[in-house]
Amino acid sequence: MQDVIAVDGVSKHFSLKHVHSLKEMASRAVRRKTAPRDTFTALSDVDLRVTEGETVGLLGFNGSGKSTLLKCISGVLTPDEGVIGVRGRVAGLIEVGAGFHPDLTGRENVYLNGAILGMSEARISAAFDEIVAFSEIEQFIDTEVKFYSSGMFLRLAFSVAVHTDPDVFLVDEILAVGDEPFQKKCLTRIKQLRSEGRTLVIVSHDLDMVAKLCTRGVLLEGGHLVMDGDPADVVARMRS
Ligand SMILES: Nc1ncnc2c1ncn2[C@@H]1O[C@H](COP(=O)(O)OP(=O)(O)OP(=O)(O)O)[C@@H](O)[C@H]1O
Repeated sequence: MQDVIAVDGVSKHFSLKHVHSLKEMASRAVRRKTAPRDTFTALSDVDLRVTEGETVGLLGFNGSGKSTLLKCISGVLTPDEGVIGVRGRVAGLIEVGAGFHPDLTGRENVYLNGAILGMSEARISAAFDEIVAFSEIEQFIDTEVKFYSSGMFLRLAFSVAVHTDPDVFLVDEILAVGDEPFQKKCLTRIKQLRSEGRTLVIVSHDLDMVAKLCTRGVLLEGGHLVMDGDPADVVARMRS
């Protein structure tokens, strides 16, 4: 089996902004000094290899760097140090509403989002009815998505993403905004992708779900990868 995701020595830093008073800003301007900026390291020298067909659960407490790592793998963020290689078609469900234009209708956004994820217009048209049926928002498909609830966004985004036939599927916590029946439907679809041998990386705080669904658990703490192994062991460490 070959590696489909290779993360080598990846670090990501963010600069933290501070609000300053007008007096401070004026004084700095007179002294021709720029405001000091703190940098924060969200990911620190992370190495991770994911093999074709693995279902990896990315775990960690709030702020440990899970979403940042997923965004780096999907290409939404660029690492400051290190390199990332991904083989095959990648579909990511990372932020609700990302890749959607608020002023366009659901229908138009299916085409926009499908194109962003690499589908041709003909393929989107062929899959359109199935995409809408899976999302169960037929009634609102010609409504501008700025009027959608976060659950409706998720429904359409998940549906488009799974219909792109991805080799690598990245899913962040966003499933949490779906109602229970839709979450179950998404999980069934995720299991189907897994049984087809697709590679999955899932970020979730639902530890029981991760322990059941994933073949491997990876734990981040303060931007460091601190454990990589059996998901049940990683979950046990988080709970200890
Ligand atoms: N654009 C940004 N600018 C500044 N700091 C950021 C930015 N994006 C993320 N961070 C910081 O990086 C750290 C890691 O964030 P990240 O979203 O990756 O954590 P997470 O493990 O996914 O957390 P959660 O479980 O709460 O979703 C956090 O402290 C966050 O505030």
